[in-house]
Amino acid sequence: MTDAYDPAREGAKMSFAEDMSYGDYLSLDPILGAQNCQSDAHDEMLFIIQHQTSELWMRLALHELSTARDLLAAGQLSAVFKMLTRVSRIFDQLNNAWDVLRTMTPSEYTAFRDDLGASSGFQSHQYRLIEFILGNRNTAMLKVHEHRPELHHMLQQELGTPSLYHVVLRRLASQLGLSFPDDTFRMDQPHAASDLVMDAWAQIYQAPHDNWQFYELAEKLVDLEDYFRRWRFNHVTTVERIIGFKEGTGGTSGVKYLRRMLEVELFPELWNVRGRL
Ligand code: HEM
Ligand SMILES: N[C@@H](CC(=O)c1ccccc1NC=O)C(=O)O
Repeated sequence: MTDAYDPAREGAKMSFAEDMSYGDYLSLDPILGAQNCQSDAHDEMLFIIQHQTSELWMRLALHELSTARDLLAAGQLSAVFKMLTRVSRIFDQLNNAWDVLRTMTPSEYTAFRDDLGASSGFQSHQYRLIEFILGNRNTAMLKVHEHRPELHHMLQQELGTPSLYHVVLRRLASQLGLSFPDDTFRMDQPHAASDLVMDAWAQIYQAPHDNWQFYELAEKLVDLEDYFRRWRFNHVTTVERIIGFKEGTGGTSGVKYLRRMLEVELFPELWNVRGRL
């Protein structure tokens, strides 16, 4: 008689022939069967899993951002704060994940880089959707998705919807009894900094207690952009460390292109207003 622990004796359910198990619920078979390495290189598994997990976190970020936008339009700010905080935490998670990928050296990456063909993160439709929902909109980015009509359609639909920041600005204007001109809300290009919008944020920051929820909302957005910028910075630094200034597999200039993307400002007035306070 062994005294090894027997979970069945304590009532743990041990048979799942008829019931939904852990793996069933989480669809682990398709997920854990989807690491389709193109080479025999040891590090390709790391590369694939790093991207797949990033895409899963991006999926959650999109889920939170689109609900946050709906709730914002309905004026439910407290729930929006929770969701925006969660998205910042997701970016923090993605930022920390670079430490795992950074263990791959140029020699190890070179062993399978050619097998990636022309594929590149540049073609991540979820990353593009996050950018679009936050307001960094560029119609030129749609073309690489033409071969996948359902993804192309999703991106196009997003471009036809006001961005999260647009919805924030609509509420801000109504809170302060202002009206921003129509060209503040261009849906098919990046949001351009506006003095009127900066004046409105200045009002909020100069007297936080008068409109505390908008003050809190502004800081949640700054937080989110701060984490997003760190993601871009970690990406470009990792890329330089691994491929230097080589052209990207996606056909861009690589690090040069990614450095240019560091200049993107999602909520420019929220950064500009700081110099006015
Ligand atoms: C060895 C690691 C990596 C290298 C060498 C690398 C390299 C590059 C390069 C050169 C580009 C520019 C586009 C091109 O011409 O290919 C790019 C874009 C991109 N990469 Fe990576 N990358 C790496 C890891 C990652 C990871 C882990 C993610 C996470 C999902 C990612 C997501 C993206 C995205 C979203 C873009 C588009 C950025 C934009 O358009 O602003 N990359 N990457
Ligand atoms: N653009 C990268 C390749 C790359 O990183 C990549 C390739 C396929 C799927 C995701 C990727 N990640 C980010 O771009 C390169 O030029 O080496």
